[in-house]
Parts: sequence; structure tokens; C-alpha cells
Amino acid sequence: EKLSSSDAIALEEKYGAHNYHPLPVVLSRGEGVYVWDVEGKKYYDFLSAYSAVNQGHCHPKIVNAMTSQAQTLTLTSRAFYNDILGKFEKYACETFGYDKLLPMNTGAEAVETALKICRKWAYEKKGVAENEAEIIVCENNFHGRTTTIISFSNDPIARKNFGPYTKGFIKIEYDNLSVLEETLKTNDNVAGFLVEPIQGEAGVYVPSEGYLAKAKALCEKYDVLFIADEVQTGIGRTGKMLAVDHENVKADILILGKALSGGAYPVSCVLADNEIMDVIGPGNHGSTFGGNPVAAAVGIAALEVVKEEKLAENAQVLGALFRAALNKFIPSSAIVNAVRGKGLLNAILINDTENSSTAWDICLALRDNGLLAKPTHGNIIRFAPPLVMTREQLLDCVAIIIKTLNKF
Ligand SMILES: Cc1ncc(COP(=O)(O)O)c(/C=N/[C@H]2C[C@@H](C(=O)O)C[C@H]2C(=C(F)F)C(F)(F)F)c1O
Repeated sequence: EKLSSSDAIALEEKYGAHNYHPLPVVLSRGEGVYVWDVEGKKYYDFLSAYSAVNQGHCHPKIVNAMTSQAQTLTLTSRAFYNDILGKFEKYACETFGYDKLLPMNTGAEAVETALKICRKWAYEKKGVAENEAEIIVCENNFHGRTTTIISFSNDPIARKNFGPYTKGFIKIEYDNLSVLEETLKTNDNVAGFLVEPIQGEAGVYVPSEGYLAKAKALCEKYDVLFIADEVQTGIGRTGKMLAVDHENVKADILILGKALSGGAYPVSCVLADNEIMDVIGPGNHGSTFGGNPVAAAVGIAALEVVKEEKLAENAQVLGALFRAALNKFIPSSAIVNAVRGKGLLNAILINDTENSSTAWDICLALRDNGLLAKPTHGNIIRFAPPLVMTREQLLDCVAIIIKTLNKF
């Protein structure tokens, strides 16, 4: 029977592990930039499921691809071939300019896959002594929730009491080239450098212009793989197909997820050229659902939509409009310190301490005014609408945001 919002929340409270603290709104329908709650109230979705729904909720082309494949062949496992995985692999390799793709399901799985490929490459191609490989990561990173990935997190709530931790990682300051060079100079066993082109969870931290290009050049100089985690920043979100495209950087290993499926189905992957990907042979790695026919059909449709509807270009234009509008408003606001971001991945910094509830209270008020967003760490609110948004809708959202902020 139809649940009320409070019924739905009560069910999750009683029967669901409490690994999230959701904003109190119960959604039952999504279409394009809009979602509706069970009482029928309509909202702008300004989170896009953390940038998985770039193509808009329930995009007809993606849903049709998924449903028609689901009625034909859902899963063969990789014990056999199927007639659509190769098409997806080819299409994605041509889209991003790589020789090969290894398909997985979640972002964390793709990150783990990249780490394994990087280590194996270090032992078999670079000549690092076995079990001595080090991978450089950045402070305040977010790459997923597996025990290896949280081993190199510095977020206590993501890490504490999940030990013992995986070894072989060196943490350095983000957006700091001299410490990267120093680390590369003084460690002979470095296999790779894993980096988010923009740190999402840390609060949409955009590094200095040129950071990615210079970091890639340092990796080449010291024969270390540059690994770009574009799970959140990829697929048009920052105004280019990839965030690294802003600096014309080609990662040695590229990690994709989230909007690779438009939010319809778990699809992730790792892309690399032959001299790196060929360290993986039969039996080295895999996944029951990785590269399944439905994932492949959805992945093709999701990428076609981004290109056909020029979503990266739209994100570039609307993102600039969004930041300009907020930068005009900020001087008159006592509550907002700054807005930052690239394309349609933005965040505002709230003028309050990390552990104040102001950002949360603002998100509750935004919800009441018909726009859904959620704070990242403490006093930062991430704003990331679907990339299919029109100029009119964006200006409507800016008006809602400013009207709400003026109440604080
Ligand atoms: C750059 C990057 N690399 C890998 C992954 C792993 O992908 P996944 O395994 O989840 O498919 C993610 C996933 N990010 C999600 C996970 C989700 C949660 O709460 O865990 C909330 C969300 C998130 C965002 F977006 F910023 C954060 F707040 F957790 F940090 C990611 O952003």
C-alpha cells in the first residue's frame, strides 16, 4: 500500500542499518531535473545522486536501453561471451581515447581495480620489488568505502575501527606539487599517484590551474602511473567530458562510475592503454556482474546521451552562470563566504564552524522551498544539478537558493 513519508522513514529506521543520515524527504518519482516525494511535492534535485544522474532522472533513452536488454539477456557471467559487452568496450575506449577497458560495477570496485593494475604494472614492468609498491594519495581524498580504500583515508568516521589497514600508501597534501616531487624523489618504489581532479567530498576543492598537468609531468619523469578518479567529476560534470580535459591531461589509468550509467544501474570501469592493461591476464581479476549485458546497454546509452545532448557544454555554460549569480549575491550575505567549483559541480562555504548545524538547517529550508541539496563536510553545501537543466530552470534554482539563504 502507499506509504506516507513518516511510514517509509520508520521502516528504514527499524529494518535498515543506520549507515546514513538522510535529509528527511521520501522520494517516489524522478524525471529529468525533478523528483517528487510520496506526498506529491515536487523538487529540483540539486545533488544528482552525487553526480550519478547527470543525464537527468529516468532518461527515456537509458531506461529503454535497460528495459529492452533486461527482457533479452541480463547476465551471462564472463564465463561466456555476449553480443553487447564488446560494443560497450569499443564505444567507451573510443570516447575516452584508450586501448582497453575493464568493466566493474561500483566506483569503489573500479578504484580497487585500478590499484591492483597499478601494483601489478610496478612489479612486472617497472621492476619494483614484490610487495614493496607504494601508491601516493591525497589528504582528504574520497575514493570509496572498501577496507583498502579507507586505509588511506584520513576521515576518522570513514576509517576508525575498520583496521587493520592495508599498507603501501603515502598521503600527501592535495594541490601541492613540491611535496609530490619530493615524495617521488625520495621513494623508489612508487607505482602510482591516485588523485581526484576535483576533491568532491572534501568540499568541491578545485586545485590550482596547472596542477593536474604538472602532476602528470612529474609522474612521467619518475615513471609512475597517473591515476585519475573521475567517478564523480567525469562524464560531463565539470564542463568537459573529463575534468582532466580542462588541462589536456591523459591519465595512465582512468576510473569512471556513477553517470557512466546515468544513475539507472551500477556501471563502472577502468580504462588504460595496452602496455598497462596487458598485465591483467585470465584469472587475475573479475566480477560476477562486471560488464553484464544490461550494464553494457545502459553504458552505451548513457554516453550517447551525454554527447547527443551536449551535456558537458551545457554544464560549462550553466556552471559559469551559477557561480556568477552567487558571486553577485555573496557580498550582501552574512551567511555565505564563497562559492567554488567547475561546470555544474559547485559548493558554497557557509560562514559557521564545521560542526554547526547551519548548513543542515539551510538544506532543510531549501527542501521546504522545493530544492534538494545536502551538506558535504560540516559547513559546505554541494550544488550539483543534472546536466540536462535549462537556463530558465537554473535561474529559478538560483532564486530559490538566494531566497532561502536570505532567511539565515
Ligand atoms: C571520487 C569518488 N570515487 C569513488 C567513489 C566510490 O563510488 P561508489 O563505490 O560509491 O560507487 C565515490 C563515491 N562517492 C559517493 C559515495 C557515497 C557514500 O556515501 O559512500 C556518497 C558519495 C560521495 C561523494 F560523491 F562525494 C561521498 F560523499 F561519499 F564522498 C567518489 O565520489
